[in-house]
Amino acid sequence: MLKLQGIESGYGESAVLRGVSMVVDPAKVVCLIGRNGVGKTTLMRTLTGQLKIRQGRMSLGEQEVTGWDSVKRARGGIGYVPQGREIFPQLTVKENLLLGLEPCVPRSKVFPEDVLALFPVLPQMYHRQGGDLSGGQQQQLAFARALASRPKVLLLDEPTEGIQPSIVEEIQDVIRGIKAKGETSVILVEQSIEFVRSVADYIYVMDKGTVVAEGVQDAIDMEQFEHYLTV
Ligand SMILES: Nc1ncnc2c1ncn2[C@@H]1O[C@H](COP(=O)(O)OP(=O)(O)OP(=O)(O)O)[C@@H](O)[C@H]1O
Repeated sequence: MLKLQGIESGYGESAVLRGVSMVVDPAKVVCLIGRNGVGKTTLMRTLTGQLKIRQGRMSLGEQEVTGWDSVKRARGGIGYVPQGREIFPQLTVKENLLLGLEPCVPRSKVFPEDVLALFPVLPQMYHRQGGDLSGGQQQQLAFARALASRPKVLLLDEPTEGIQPSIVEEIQDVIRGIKAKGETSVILVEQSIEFVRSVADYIYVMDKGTVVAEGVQDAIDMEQFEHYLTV
């Protein structure tokens, strides 16, 4: 279980997160929604350790990880697919995948077959350059790379951004597949209410750097949540 208590962080003088508290249970899909600029990506970067926690506490299972840097957090079980995916365009699909093994403890050089099985399209493309893949294929590559080290929590920042609607369903299936394996919780930042509706177990709504609403998803809740997304 990932637990955040009163997290504050930001950039230089500017405070962005103002006391975020959240719980993510094992093997659940938790969606984070809110208007542009409310701090969702900042929260992702704070969870990975790219940004320091200035106040508050973060724990993963029984382990307090508040002071851990990004390398330690990755080894400890935080996987990340950033907005824009950050595939290395000049490296092959296989090389991109193997980079995902970096955080493995103990070290491994073999990509796990059961993780690859979630992405049947990838083995056919091993020798193509990452930059030659479509947006949807790159997204699958980024997911697979982040899952290589079997993270306890996978952070996905707007995975459907710039993806054709026909491919969005494939991404939903992958998220369901991750959940079904039961090893990894997912925290998903997402703008599309439809997408959230299709995968979320639990929803947190952010506004102005803090959580303003939360709950299990059902039709009535979603109407309330949509209010926070309309400008
Ligand atoms: N590198 C940075 N340096 C300084 N301020 C930043 C930086 N990145 C983001 N911010 C500011 O932090 C605030 C929160 O931004 P953040 O990207 O976390 O929001 P968001 O909810 O993810 O929005 P979006 O949906 O547009 O990605 C904004 O006011 C933004 O201008």
